[in-house]
Amino acid sequence: MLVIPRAVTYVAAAPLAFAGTVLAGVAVVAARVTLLGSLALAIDRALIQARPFAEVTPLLVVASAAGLAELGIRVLGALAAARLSTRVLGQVRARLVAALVELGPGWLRGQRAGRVQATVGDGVEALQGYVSAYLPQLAVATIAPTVLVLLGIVIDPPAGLAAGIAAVLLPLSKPLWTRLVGDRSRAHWEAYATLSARMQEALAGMPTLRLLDATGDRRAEIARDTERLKRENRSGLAISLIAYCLATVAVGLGTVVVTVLAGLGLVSGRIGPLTALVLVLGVAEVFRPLLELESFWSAGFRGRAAAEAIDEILGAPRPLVMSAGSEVSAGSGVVSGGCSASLGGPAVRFERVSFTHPGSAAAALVGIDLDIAPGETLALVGRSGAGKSTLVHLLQRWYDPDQGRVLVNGQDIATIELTDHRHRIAVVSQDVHLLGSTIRDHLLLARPDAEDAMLLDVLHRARALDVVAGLPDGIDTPLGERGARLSGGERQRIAIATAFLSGAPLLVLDEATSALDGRTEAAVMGAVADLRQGRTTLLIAHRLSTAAGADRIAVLEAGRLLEVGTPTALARSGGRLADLVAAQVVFA
Ligand SMILES: Nc1ncnc2c1ncn2[C@@H]1O[C@H](COP(=O)(O)OP(=O)(O)OP(=O)(O)O)[C@@H](O)[C@H]1O
Repeated sequence: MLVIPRAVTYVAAAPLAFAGTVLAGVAVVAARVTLLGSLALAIDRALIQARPFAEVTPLLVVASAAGLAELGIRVLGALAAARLSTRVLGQVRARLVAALVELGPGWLRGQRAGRVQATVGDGVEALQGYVSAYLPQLAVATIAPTVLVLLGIVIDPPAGLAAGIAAVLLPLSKPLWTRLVGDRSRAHWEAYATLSARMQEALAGMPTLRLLDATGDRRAEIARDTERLKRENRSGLAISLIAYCLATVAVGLGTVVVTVLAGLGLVSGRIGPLTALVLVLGVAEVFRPLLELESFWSAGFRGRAAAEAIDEILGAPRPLVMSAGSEVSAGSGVVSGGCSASLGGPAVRFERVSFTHPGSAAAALVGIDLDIAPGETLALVGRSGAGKSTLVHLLQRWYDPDQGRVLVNGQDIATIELTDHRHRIAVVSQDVHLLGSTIRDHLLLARPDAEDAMLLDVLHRARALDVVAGLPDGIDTPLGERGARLSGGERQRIAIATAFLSGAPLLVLDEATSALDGRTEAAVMGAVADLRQGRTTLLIAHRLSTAAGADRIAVLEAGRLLEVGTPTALARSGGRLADLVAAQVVFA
């Protein structure tokens, strides 16, 4: 059986629809048994007992009504199944989104993005046939044959037992089969998800591939992945065919044995003609649900593998542990709800903070002790991999420190309600992704009730009015995937406008490493300088000029804090900062 434990929790999302689908399946069997039973009685009365036609007619009416009822029940069953899959898929999608939000960008960074997308997209779709066809039919194929075999045993024990043995032969052969099928369905999904991830990476990285002249290599890899998927498809098809053949042989043998036993019973006088007829006609109904289950095998095969991939995301250990005492912070400048930050911004303190990324051997941060005063701008500098991003990710609470605490206005951020905490941080990073299809959509994420005048005001303060003016429909111009229609400098200014609009008093600035043209550079720098006013700012600096404009600089190396001080003091001290500048490894 292609069942995994999590599948039970999926159908629990729509218990009534699941029960309705199963009930409809069982009712179809009942309708068919009624039809065949009435026909057997009609044949017995008309041909064997030679009763008048009037005595046969009601039985034919019952048989016809049962046939019509079967049609109606099938329609109702299909409606229940559609409802079941809509509810389950909707809920699984919602749970996946919630899980991905909880797992956070830190977890996503360690994953292959294309695989996660394949699971969230096609994986969820693959569940459709699994939950709405395979799982309900599995229940029907358990309930209906059991009841019919018991009835058969009551009617004629030898024939009933023979049908029962044939019906259980199939499931009995399953344990070994299930393992084989389980392995193959996993391998099939692996092949599919790898190909899907590779295709998405190739599309996303097309400019780099062309630049490196590596499109040929990537094509060869994709051809190899396609071949592997084809092999897995073939082996899945072979298993499916073998399963169907085995089922058909078991059913055929069972039918022959029951028919022979009914014939022998009739000849020996053990049973009458009516019982023999009922047995011969009814035996097909014992096996029909089992054969229908086999016909949903493919849906089960794909759905089981997808369910396992979904399970991996839903069951992944969460990087954050929400403490029972998590609370909404009071009086600490939580989202001001306007366009201006609370005066001065909050104080930030890293207290003996150590952190190692999950799965990483080396610590990213070791014993960091760092205070940032309200309204201060602190620049973080250090070689690539020194731990600058990790430090700001801990402030944003992508992760909790392994040791130590991060405090905002004296309050451990682990005890603050996560959404409140994140609402008071604005991030302007070098790879800004514009969400939503237009600039307006993106801005409104920060403040859904903002009116046009407010939007124009923040765009003005972000030196972004000329960006909007250059677009055919202004802030309502479609921007393409992640704002691809805008240049890097334009996207940064939109991000600055968003930060103004959010009113968040804590600012994380990840300075762009790529150079902008002179005018854009000046516009971005001016907008950033305005944005920093009245906010506490943590700045990942890549340029001497930027770091020099901060109130203080903190130098990180291999996860340790080497020195902190004003730019002038550090430059004069001839310490690590001076070394890094001299070696030109910090600043591009
Ligand atoms: N998601 C992750 N999983 C495992 N290790 C990680 C992860 N993110 C960062 N690291 C490791 O943690 C260390 C610090 O990385 P971090 O990104 O904080 O450095 P950085 O100073 O910001 O570097 P850069 O300037 O290149 O962005 C590095 O050794 C890095 O390899």
